[in-house]
Amino acid sequence: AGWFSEFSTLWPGQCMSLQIKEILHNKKSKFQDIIVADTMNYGRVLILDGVIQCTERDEFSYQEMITHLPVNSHPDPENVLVIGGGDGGAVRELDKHPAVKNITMCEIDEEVIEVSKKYLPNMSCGFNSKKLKLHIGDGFKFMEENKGKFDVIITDSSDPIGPASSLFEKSYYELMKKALKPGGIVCSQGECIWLHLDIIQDMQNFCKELYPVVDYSYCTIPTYPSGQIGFTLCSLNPVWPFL
Ligand SMILES: NCCCN[C@H]1CC[C@H](NCCCN)CC1
Repeated sequence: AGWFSEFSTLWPGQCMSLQIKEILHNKKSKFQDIIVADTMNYGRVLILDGVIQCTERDEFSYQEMITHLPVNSHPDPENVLVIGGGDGGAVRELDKHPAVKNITMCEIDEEVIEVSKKYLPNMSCGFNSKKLKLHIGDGFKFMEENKGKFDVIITDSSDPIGPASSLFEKSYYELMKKALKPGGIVCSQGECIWLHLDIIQDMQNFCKELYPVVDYSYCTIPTYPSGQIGFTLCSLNPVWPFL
């Protein structure tokens, strides 16, 4: 078996490698290269444009945080929107909340969903949720067409190069603010302090111009660069502090 090494200009001078048992899928979608491989000790891994998105062994750490942090910080999180999240893990977690009645998902790449359904059953089981309404399309455009509808918006995205780059800009956070109901909460994949402190600082600063409460949280996750990933949290409810 060979090794997969995660080289990227987003984390120069370092790269994490996983020993691969078997490549299960390797095809270009309309948007990106999609690889699914079986690894020696992290279960199956989903790789988009050479960047590790999730592995079966440690995905729970990220998927649980990106969903339960905002939902557990909201008094009545009935309507939740997920931008991205095509592997299904975020929806799997949201479905567990009795307070969550409607989950809307907007994923740009339908092939990520198809590949997850075929090879990542422990995550794509989320697509069986009775609460789910699935849209295939651009999250930015979806937000423009859905104002004042959501109690929680989760942006489960890849990194700010490629299809997800627009999801790291101030204009996107302005759009999310308009798509939220009063007291709404936003939680986005927020990069890593060891690698992208400048991006994180910029985002915290422009979010503070838009939302009364802004915070940053992080989790440990061995298969992301530097072993951790963060979350940008914003709330329109000035009273409801993040627990
Ligand atoms: N449901 C999983 C979606 C993927 N989120 C990932 C978050 C981390 C990112 N690379 C790590 C970037 C270095 N901070 C890839 C996508």
